[in-house]
Amino acid sequence: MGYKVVVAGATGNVGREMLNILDERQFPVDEIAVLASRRSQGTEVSFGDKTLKIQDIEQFDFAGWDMTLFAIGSDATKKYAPIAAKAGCVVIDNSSLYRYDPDIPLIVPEVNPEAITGYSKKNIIANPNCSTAQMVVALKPLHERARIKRVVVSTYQSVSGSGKEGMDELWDQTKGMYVPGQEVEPNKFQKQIAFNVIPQIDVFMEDGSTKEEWKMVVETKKIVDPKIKVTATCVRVPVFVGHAESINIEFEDFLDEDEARDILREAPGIMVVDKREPGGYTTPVECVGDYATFISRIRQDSTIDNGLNLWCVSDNLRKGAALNAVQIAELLGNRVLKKG
Ligand SMILES: NC(=O)C1=CN([C@@H]2O[C@H](COP(=O)(O)OP(=O)(O)OC[C@H]3O[C@@H](n4cnc5c(N)ncnc54)[C@H](OP(=O)(O)O)[C@@H]3O)[C@@H](O)[C@H]2O)C=CC1
Ligand SMILES: N[C@@H](CC(=O)OP(=O)(O)O)C(=O)O
Repeated sequence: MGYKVVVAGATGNVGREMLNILDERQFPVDEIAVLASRRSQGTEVSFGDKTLKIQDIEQFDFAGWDMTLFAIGSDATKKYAPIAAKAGCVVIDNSSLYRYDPDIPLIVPEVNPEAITGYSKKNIIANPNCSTAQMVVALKPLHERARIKRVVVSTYQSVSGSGKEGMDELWDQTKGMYVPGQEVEPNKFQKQIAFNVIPQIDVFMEDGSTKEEWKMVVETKKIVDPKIKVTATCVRVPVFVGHAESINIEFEDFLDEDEARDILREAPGIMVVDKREPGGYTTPVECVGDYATFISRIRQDSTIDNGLNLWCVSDNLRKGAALNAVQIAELLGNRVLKKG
């Protein structure tokens, strides 16, 4: 016996990846429904070798469905997630709407699977921000060994983090650079994204940081340890898929780079690629379609007593969103609903 599963936002980048990953990982699905807005009603999406027809979320009755994976943005989530949760269908939400609610668990299964028990307070589970997800997979095993005091992270985030429109803007602007008369003005992004980098993701906060940076700080505390201090600079780069991060970590105890490499090699969800030779590291284009968080360039930071630097790359649509959501669904199934 399997589950009755709903995917909301199934026409989007994340929703389509959710369907691919549910199929790839042979999640025990008895029945599946795919939802999006009314404008997509009747359009078709693939699920393994099947073709499914999109239903209008507005008209959908969530009663009798076990779980629903949401990737429709915060505004639509605010409207529909409470309806699903109230109907007894557990919501696994990709938006930032519920992440900071103390009564809603925020889960990265490799890091804090035990938090799953908190789902029943509201029947909702939150999936973290894409940049947070890959970073905490790397931080957790190192924290267990040497206690992290402070993290300085700079991100290099692909345009797929801002949905289909972001990918189209990079594509069209890039083409427009070569075809006279086809220049494309910034629309989704604040400035030109083709052949450029933009140090702003999401809106500005009062202290001068952006909301994306704030999310990395607050979410790391909720998922790993409230004592960890994080300072982040989040940057959009002209890459289609795959987020990269340069991470500097200060520990309470000394941690040798070789031991850190060994710890990371053994840690769940991580692939270490760290050869000190040209090309002996992972770049975003190489992580696309993969489940792993890739760690490279592990080295001592000799400017402080207990410091390490590393380079972290992962597919933001997978570990940063759809894969993590499916892993949460697996956790919910294995530890709570126990039907599969
Ligand atoms: N965990 C994370 O870090 C990440 C989270 N996300 C979350 O997932 C969401 C979707 O991202 P992504 O797939 O990249 O975005 P896309 O723009 O590619 O897709 C958006 C999806 O949301 C649907 N949608 C939009 N508005 C509504 C509505 N009012 N009612 C029903 N469905 C609606 C769209 O349906 P239609 O085609 O009908 O318009 C489409 O399926 C993001 O907004 C974000 O909240 C995304 C990336 C990473
Ligand atoms: N903000 C991320 C993607 C995203 O949707 O994040 P969030 O779920 O925190 O809004 C990016 O642009 O790369």
